[in-house]
Parts: sequence; structure tokens; C-alpha cells
Amino acid sequence: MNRIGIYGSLGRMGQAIVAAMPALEAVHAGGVDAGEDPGPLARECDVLVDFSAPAALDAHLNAALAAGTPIVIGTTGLSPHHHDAIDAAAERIAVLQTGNTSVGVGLVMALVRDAARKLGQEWDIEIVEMHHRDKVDAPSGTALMLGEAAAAGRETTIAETGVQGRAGLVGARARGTIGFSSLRGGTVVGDHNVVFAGNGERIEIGHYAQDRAIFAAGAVKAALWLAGRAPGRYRMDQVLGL
Ligand SMILES: NC(=O)C1=CN([C@@H]2O[C@H](COP(=O)(O)OP(=O)(O)OC[C@H]3O[C@@H](n4cnc5c(N)ncnc54)[C@H](OP(=O)(O)O)[C@@H]3O)[C@@H](O)[C@H]2O)C=CC1
Ligand SMILES: O=C(O)C1=N[C@H](C(=O)O)C[C@H](O)C1
Repeated sequence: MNRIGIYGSLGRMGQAIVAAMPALEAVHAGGVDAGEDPGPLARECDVLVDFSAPAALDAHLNAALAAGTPIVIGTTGLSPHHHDAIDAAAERIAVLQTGNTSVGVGLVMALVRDAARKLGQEWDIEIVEMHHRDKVDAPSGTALMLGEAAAAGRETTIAETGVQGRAGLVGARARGTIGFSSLRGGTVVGDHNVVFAGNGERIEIGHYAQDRAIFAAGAVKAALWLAGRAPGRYRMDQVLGL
């Protein structure tokens, strides 16, 4: 159960995943990129990983469903429609969707949830992320996950409390909101900082990715873990044992 097929195989992450496979005793079963039929690869591998584009997700999920093949979804910029489709697919196949496959972010998620719960509404929460100039979605998938972790710590959701970007005469900060700011430039692999700003003091919990190899190794581990599992929607913390 170690033959991994890659959707988005020629991209930055696709190539990093191919490079990560030998050390983890995974076998590269092949790749599919834009304009190619995802069906045959889904039938020829034990598990799929998707690091492509949101516009491709419906076709990739349908191919995985038709073949009965588990799938790890790392693609970010997903809409509520995509999450509904993932929930529906997870009734028939094993699916793991995450905006970040690294060990470090897995741990930071737990720290952020805990800090938000313990600090309470008196502390303002702002999430700042920076990525390379070619990233197309904002806020990053990781920033949104960290926001949900902070919101969960306060027993709310990002849908209720999230504020994305500020410009113009926006007024004073509303209590209880969670703000997001996105920076883009250069070759930054992925920086995330969760700022807890209190009265006269500030706490920052950060994660700074220096190499895509950390995401790639996590994606391969997640795929090997998911292969052969019963239908369901799984999480990265289950893979990492966090
Ligand atoms: N979960 C995580 O840990 C991480 C997630 N990501 C996410 O992974 C995704 C990919 O990132 P990255 O590798 O940097 O991006 P790239 O743009 O380098 O690669 C994307 C790849 O997907 C291909 N692709 C685009 N559309 C389709 C399609 N319809 N069918 C099949 N393949 C398609 C592209 O082909 P073409 O160039 O021909 O369009 C390209 O090869 C992003 O959403 C990113 O945010 C990134 C890092 C870590
Ligand atoms: O596009 C990227 O590069 C990354 N995307 C993911 C995200 O949106 O959070 C993960 C990582 O930060 C790199």
C-alpha cells in the first residue's frame, strides 16, 4: 500500500513530494497535471496526493471516488463548496485535507488553540503570513487553519469573527475579531505568526518554513497513513500523533 499518485506532479510541491518518497519507502506511481485525465492514475495507485489548484479539485475527487482510492488534499484556496464535496466524498473513501502537512504547524495549531482559550477575549488575535511571489491564494490555507484553531479556543468560528485585510477608515478594532494579513514577495517558503496583543504586553507564536521538504515529507507520511483506511475525513494531527 505504498504506491502514491500525484495530482499537480510538475509543480513546486509535486516535485518535492517525488524527492521525498525514497527515504520514506514510498513508490511514485505517476503524476497528472493540467489538461490530463486524472482517472487512470487513480486506478493505478494505492493513494493519491493533490497539490494542484482549487479549480481541479472536483475532477480529482471524482476520479478518486470512481476508483475507490484514498486521497490527501494539500491544495489551498478551497471554497465552502469544496469542503462540502470533501465531506460527501469522505462518506465513501478516506480523505485527509489540510493546509499544512508540516510537524511544526501541527504543534503550533495546538499551542494557538490553547493560548486563545486561556487568554480569552481581552487579548486581540492577528494572524500574519508571508509567502513567495507566485502564491495565488490569500490568506494562506495555514493562516485560515490557525485562525480556526484560535477561534475554536474561544468557542467561535472564523465565519463569525474573521476579518481579512484592512484599508481606509475602518474604525477601531472590534473586540473578539481575528484579523488576517497577507504579505507576498521573493522566495519565502511560508511564514506564519499568530499575534496575541494584550494590554501592555504581546505574545507571538510563529512558524517559519525554510524548505518545502518539510511539507513534502508530511504529505508522503499522510499518504502512507491514509492508504487502506476506512472511509472518513481524517486530520493531520492524527497522522502526526499530536
Ligand atoms: N498543504 C500543504 O502543506 C501545502 C500546500 N500547498 C498548496 O499546494 C498547491 C500547489 O502549490 P505549488 O506546488 O507551490 O504550486 P505550483 O503552481 O508550483 O504547482 C501546481 C501544479 O498543479 C498543476 N495543475 C494546475 N491545474 C491543474 C489541473 N486542473 N489538473 C492537474 N494539475 C493541475 C499545475 O500545472 P500547470 O503549471 O500546468 O498549471 C502545477 O503543476 C497550492 O494550493 C499551495 O497553496 C503548498 C505547500 C504546502
Ligand atoms: O503555497 C504555498 O507555498 C504554501 N501553501 C500552504 C498554505 O497556503 O498555507 C502551506 C505553506 O504555507 C506553503
